[in-house]
Order: sequence, then structure tokens, then C-alpha cells
Amino acid sequence: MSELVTETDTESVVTESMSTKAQAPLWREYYEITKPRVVALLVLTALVGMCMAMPGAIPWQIMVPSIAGIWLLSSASAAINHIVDQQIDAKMARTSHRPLPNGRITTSKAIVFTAMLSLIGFTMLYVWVNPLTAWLTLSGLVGYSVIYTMYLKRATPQNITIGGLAGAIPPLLGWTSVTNEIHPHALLLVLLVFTWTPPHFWALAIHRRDDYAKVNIPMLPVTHGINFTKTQILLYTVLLFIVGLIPYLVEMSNWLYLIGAVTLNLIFLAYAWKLKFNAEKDTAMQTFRFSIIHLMVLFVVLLADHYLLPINP
Ligand code: HEM
Ligand SMILES: CC(C)=CCC/C(C)=C/CC/C(C)=C/COP(=O)(O)OP(=O)(O)O
Repeated sequence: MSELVTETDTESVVTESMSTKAQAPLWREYYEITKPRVVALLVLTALVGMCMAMPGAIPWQIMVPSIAGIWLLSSASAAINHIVDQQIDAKMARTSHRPLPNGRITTSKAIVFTAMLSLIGFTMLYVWVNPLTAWLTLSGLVGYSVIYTMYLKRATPQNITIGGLAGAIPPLLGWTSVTNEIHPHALLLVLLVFTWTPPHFWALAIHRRDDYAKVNIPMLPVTHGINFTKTQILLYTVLLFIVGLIPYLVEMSNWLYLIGAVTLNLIFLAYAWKLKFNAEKDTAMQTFRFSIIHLMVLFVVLLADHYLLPINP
């Protein structure tokens, strides 16, 4: 059964309804180029990383500038992605409605907006949090908007496995905000998001294969085919299942996390299995949507486990 996008699929309906946003207030257009929903989940992983770094409540004097700074720099990197990719975005059905291809925001205004976000975000982190977190967050911005967007995305089908490091870094940023050091447990949280990213993105890329082929972006389903990509998704969900056990095995988290992680990873595996062996028209998009719920719930469970069942040293 074909996984490819059709005229009538739900995404096209979303795209159509987005085009009616032409009269949206200007601030909404600027907000949109910051990829607000992606950044909200990134910030949640940073917040959980921060809370996991120490027992008890996080001082607000650290929490507020840290979350704000990570939010601003992540938003800036998303806006750079919109600026750099505007030509290819204009040609893809999923992205053609975006403010830059549509001319609702000019490139020069987007650059000024991005520069402001970056400057304020970096300064907040450097002055009110610590230089280590400021530089690490800036490396996330460079990783996503320069290394991934300007180079990897157009160069190799492994673009997102390598570029995924930038999106996986926020739990470490949260952690270093409160401790000013890079702890192995923080790197374990990074590894969780890093392993989650390929099945998250490739599920969408299967659904949008023709879009990417049209603009010559070498996403895995374009270069290696849909079947191969489904196998990779399945293998990564197996890997994610194993990585998901480690926080419990190293006594970073307790049984509540273990139950949550095993349940979520089994559901993710079931989606990947169905996608590989018994796919229907919408299975790829359903897998993509579930991936977002998966990561969100996984990090909420980590947090609940941390506060409800503290591990005594
Ligand atoms: C290299 C890594 C990644 C790639 C290539 C990728 C790719 C994508 C793409 C293409 C979309 C669809 C966006 C749209 O339709 O506007 C998307 C959606 C999303 N991604 Fe990712 N993603 C990556 C990493 C992440 C990470 C690390 C997170 C969070 C921790 C994340 C969270 C989300 C969320 C929440 C959405 C839904 C956004 C919405 O509904 O508008 N992604 N991702
Ligand atoms: C500072 C810091 C921690 C930065 C975070 C980086 C960040 C915003 C990662 C999100 C990853 C993402 C949405 C990739 C999709 O880009 P795409 O160009 O493949 O997708 P698109 O076609 O929807 O634009």
C-alpha cells in the first residue's frame, strides 16, 4: 500500500487552511518562523535535564534565564533555517505557506529578528547562567542552522543522524545551567533524544518523499527507498528500547521511569513494526505523530520519577 502523499491527505488540508492565515497579525508570522511547537518540546527536554541535575527545586534565578536563553537561541536557529531554506520551502507542499516564501516577512527583517533573538539569548545565558551553557547552546545553534541546514541537509542521507545532535543537546544545556559541568547522566539524556530523532523524522520523510525528491534533498527515502527507510526506523526503535533501559540500569531513574519507558518504547516499536510489515496509507504519519507524544511523555515520566521516587545516594 502506498505511503506517498496524495491530494486529499490531511497535511494538504492543513496547508490549505494555513494559507487563510494571510491576514494573521505580523507578530504571528515572526512567531511562526521560530518553529514554536518544535522549540516547546526542545525546551521541555532542557527543563527536565535541569531538574534531573539536582534534588529539590531549581532556584528561579537560574531557571528563568536558562529556559529563556535556550528558548531564544533555539528559536533563532529555527528562524535561520527558515531564511536559508526559503527557496526549497517555496517548492515543497508542506512548507510553501511559510512566511518567507510567501513574502510576508522579508529576508532582511528576518535576519534582524534572528540577530536580536541570538544576542539576547546568548547574553542572558552568559551573564545570568554560565558561560559553559551559553557556548554549548550556541554550538546547538551552529549545529542546526549552519552544519545541518546549510551543509548536511543537502549533502548526505545521514543528514539527520549527524544533525540530530543539535536537537538532542537541550537536556545537557539544562543540566549545565545548574551544575556548570558535563555529567554522564546528562549525556545519557542526550543519547535518548539522539536515538529518537531518526525514527521521528524518517517517518515524516516517508510520507513526504516526493516533496524532498522534487527539490533534490537527499533524505533517506529518496536515496535508498521507502522499504530501506522503514527497516532503519525499526532498527532505531529497537536501539531506542535498549538505550531507554540505561537510565534505570545506571540508577539514574527508578521503576516509575522504567515502566513508562518500556511502555512507550514498546508502542513505538509496534508502530515501526506495522510501518515495515503491514503499512496502511496513514501509518507513516501516525508513527511521526506518535514520536512526538512519545518524547514528551518520556520526559514527563523522567521528571515524575525524579521527584516522586528520589534515589538516595
Ligand atoms: C535533525 C533532527 C530533526 C529533524 C530533521 C526534524 C524534522 C521535523 C520536521 C520536518 C517536522 C515537521 C515540521 C513542520 O511540519 O513544520 C518536525 C516536527 C516536529 N518535531 Fe522534529 N525534527 C528533528 C528533531 C526534533 C527534536 C530534537 C525535537 C524535540 C525535542 C523535535 C520536535 C518536533 C515537534 C514537536 C514537531 C511537531 C511540530 C508541529 O506540529 O508544528 N524534532 N520535525
Ligand atoms: C540552540 C539549539 C538547541 C538549537 C536547536 C535546534 C533545533 C531548533 C532543532 C530542531 C530540528 C528540526 C525541526 C529540524 C527540521 O529541520 P528541516 O529543515 O529538516 O525541516 P523543515 O523542512 O520543516 O524546515
